[in-house]
Amino acid sequence: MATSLITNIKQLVNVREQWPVLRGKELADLPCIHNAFLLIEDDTIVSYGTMEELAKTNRALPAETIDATGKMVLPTWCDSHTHLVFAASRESEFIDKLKGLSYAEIAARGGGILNSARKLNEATEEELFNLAWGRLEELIQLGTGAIEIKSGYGLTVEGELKMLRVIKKLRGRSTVTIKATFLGAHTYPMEYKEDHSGYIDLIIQQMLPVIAREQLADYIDVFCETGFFSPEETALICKAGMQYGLKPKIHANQLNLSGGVQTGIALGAVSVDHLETMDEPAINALAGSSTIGTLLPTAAFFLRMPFQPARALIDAGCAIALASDFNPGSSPSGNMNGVVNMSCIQMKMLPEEAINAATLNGAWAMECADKLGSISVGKKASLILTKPVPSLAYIPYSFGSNLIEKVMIGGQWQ
Ligand SMILES: N=CN[C@@H](CCC(=O)O)C(=O)O
Ligand SMILES: [Zn+2]
Repeated sequence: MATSLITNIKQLVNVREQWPVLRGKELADLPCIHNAFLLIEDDTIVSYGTMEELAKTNRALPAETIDATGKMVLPTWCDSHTHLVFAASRESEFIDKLKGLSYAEIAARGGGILNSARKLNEATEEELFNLAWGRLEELIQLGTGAIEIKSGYGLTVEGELKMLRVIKKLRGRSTVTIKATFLGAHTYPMEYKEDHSGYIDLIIQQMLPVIAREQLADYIDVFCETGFFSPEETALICKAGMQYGLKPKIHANQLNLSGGVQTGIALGAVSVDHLETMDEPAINALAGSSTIGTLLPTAAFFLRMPFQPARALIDAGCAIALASDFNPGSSPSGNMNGVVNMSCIQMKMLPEEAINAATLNGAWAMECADKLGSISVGKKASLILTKPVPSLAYIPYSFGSNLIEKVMIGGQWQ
């Protein structure tokens, strides 16, 4: 049995015997142990406590002991919303945006998601895998230990299945926890612009049965947005997915008050994601539900949109998570350290709230909180060891610095 001990940890962060989804005020409570030790056997956390407690146990120290004097240990980030599999970057649209075009205008010209779909359909499964693998490796070094990945750049039967098979292969090869989401309803392909029911039929009749048969997805997602999928279309597609055991996670209220939040809640969605455009009824509906609101601040930042109203959501008692939305169009970064930092600076989340939302609630938003998202006995030893830092608040405060010394995934230093 491989045993590792980390000693003299300045602060062991998010230590919990129980790990409920956190809502409202609970998000500000981030339990920590100062001057701590953490013991790992194989891939699992088996014990933790203060250094005084360790001294009292007279435990023989294992061969691998790491002295973390001045450093902190956190659970790895749980990034519950990404589009990690894509064929090419879209910086020419970035320039178009700098010159004044809006995201919706670029999409209306056949850019945006359709641009990514064209390139994805030209790429081989192997090329897509290699690109996504490289991105995943980079994210692991940045502290991500669990990630949700969506399809949605195929928009054809072959393209969507190709994306989902790439995600399945990533899941088979990586030690990081990966959840797969089918997002065939990301936008209408050009040839179905005037034939919405034709494309919805394609999703329901031709994509979903294969996805279910090959066990290619855990969740079903729809971009519920003006000019994309209506609340009625969203409900129809999600219900079809639910027949195959896929739970909804919805793109909601990004550009408009789309009704996506209420639609997702009515469907019992695991999460409704984006939430840049919220009004009181949407906030209250979310607060009164068990659906998690996943905020994607780097997408708001990149598209120069108003940030998600995190404070109003927390004050209303919502359960919120933070995710990167990594994709080539609206958030070309999967760096969760940046997400945490931006959540504090731009959405006025407290460091404790942001860390909880990016770890435990992120794990809940992809249903892996039994294994990840906190430092708890029996959970997977996926950890961030920081460089020496003066305080917890220094982590979001010191934006731009890489404060991660190393990352452990399932008991293995990366
Ligand atoms: N909003 C819809 N989908 C993605 C963006 C996709 C793209 O622009 O390629 C998002 O979550 O931001
Ligand atoms: Zn997205």
